[in-house]
Amino acid sequence: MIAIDEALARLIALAPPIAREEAPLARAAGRWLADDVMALRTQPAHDLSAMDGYALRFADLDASLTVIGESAAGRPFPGRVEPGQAVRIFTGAAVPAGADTVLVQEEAAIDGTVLRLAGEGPGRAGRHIRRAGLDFHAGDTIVRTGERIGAARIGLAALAGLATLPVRRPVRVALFGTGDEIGAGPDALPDSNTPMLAAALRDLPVEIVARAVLPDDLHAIAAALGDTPADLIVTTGGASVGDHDLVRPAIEAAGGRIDFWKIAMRPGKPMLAGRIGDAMIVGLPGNPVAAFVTTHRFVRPLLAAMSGGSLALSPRRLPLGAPLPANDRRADHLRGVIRDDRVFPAPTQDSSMLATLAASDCLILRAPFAPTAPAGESVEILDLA
Ligand SMILES: Nc1nc2c(c(=O)[nH]1)N[C@H]1C(S)=C(S)[C@@H](COP(=O)(O)OP(=O)(O)OC[C@H]3O[C@@H](n4cnc5c(N)ncnc54)[C@H](O)[C@@H]3O)O[C@H]1N2
Ligand code: MOO
Repeated sequence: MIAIDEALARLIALAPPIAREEAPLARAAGRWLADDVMALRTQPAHDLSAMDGYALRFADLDASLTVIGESAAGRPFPGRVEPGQAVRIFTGAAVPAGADTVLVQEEAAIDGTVLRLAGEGPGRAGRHIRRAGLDFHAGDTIVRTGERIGAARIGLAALAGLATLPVRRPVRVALFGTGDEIGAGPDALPDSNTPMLAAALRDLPVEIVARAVLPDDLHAIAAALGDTPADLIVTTGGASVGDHDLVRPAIEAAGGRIDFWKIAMRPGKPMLAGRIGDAMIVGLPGNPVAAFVTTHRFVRPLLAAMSGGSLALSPRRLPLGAPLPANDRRADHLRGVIRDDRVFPAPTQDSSMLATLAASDCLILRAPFAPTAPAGESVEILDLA
């Protein structure tokens, strides 16, 4: 059995390279940048008013001014503001030449074209003006390699004049359940693992190229693993030591190789990983909770790394609501419920129990050989969304 950190490092080392592409902004969200990106324009492109009011010279504030025209967003005033003059201006409009300050309209008294200060005034020259380049300049690096593309970065890229962003292409993922017991008949066990895994990967840049349940048949599994054009093949079940646990021999029968088998964790111990041709394969245990936990600890971070980014777990600490026994050599992931800022381990931790998992708020992380923990002791948890 290898440790969790070593397993993740070996998975990432096994991953095939994923090619780059330029993704239109509408398809870039949720992906990671494959390169630094520079702004193609300066924002704002000109000095703009931040308020509705009057553009004028600060030195003229106490005088009676003549309003000589208007500057609206997209329709700038073409002339120049000379001493004794002002221009009606609106939010987002270019500040006309000659003006250095905007007086908000709430502090202006206007009579025809005659303007007077009717309040405290802007206080200093330059007030209520957004300078050209306040946000960024053309040529500035606005987003960097490895950063994840969220809504704000999509907006920023659009504002910076970009129509596409450099990313890795989506990772082609094949999901295979295994087991003769799984199917659709009245006596069959419904497949919970492939729909659960597909849902767990929904926010990642993946293309599910195959999803099926394979029988406990060496040749059928080997054929599916060898024939599927994927970057990552994820199987569930058939990873343990029973006579019908055929994923390891099937990888070898398909000409692949196993890199590791068995991780010092619970649930999830029998997980394995290897390569078949250009694809990598991760064999998750069949027990549904084991498949869920290994997906979150390994498959999601692996896919992030293949996509040019990273997905770190964000554990936090809470006091236990009930005591826990000492742990053995496997890092444990106990299903828990949070009440009144305390975490209560579920009374039964069997890795087949999806109702318990679905009712849980978090996984309680127990290090190998963690000693007995009394109620009130602080433990590390991973929140479940
Ligand atoms: N002698 C030993 N037996 C077992 C060991 C061991 O070390 N020595 N490890 C146990 C652990 S830990 C786990 S986890 C399981 C995992 O075994 P497999 O990966 O071979 O999984 P299966 O035997 O195929 O299935 C386990 C369980 O899960 C159900 N299952 C499988 N696939 C699905 C699916 N797609 N949807 C719903 N349910 C599924 C399956 O029917 C079994 O009940 O091995 C222990 N045994
Ligand atoms: O991975 Mo198994 O679920 O530890 O029981």
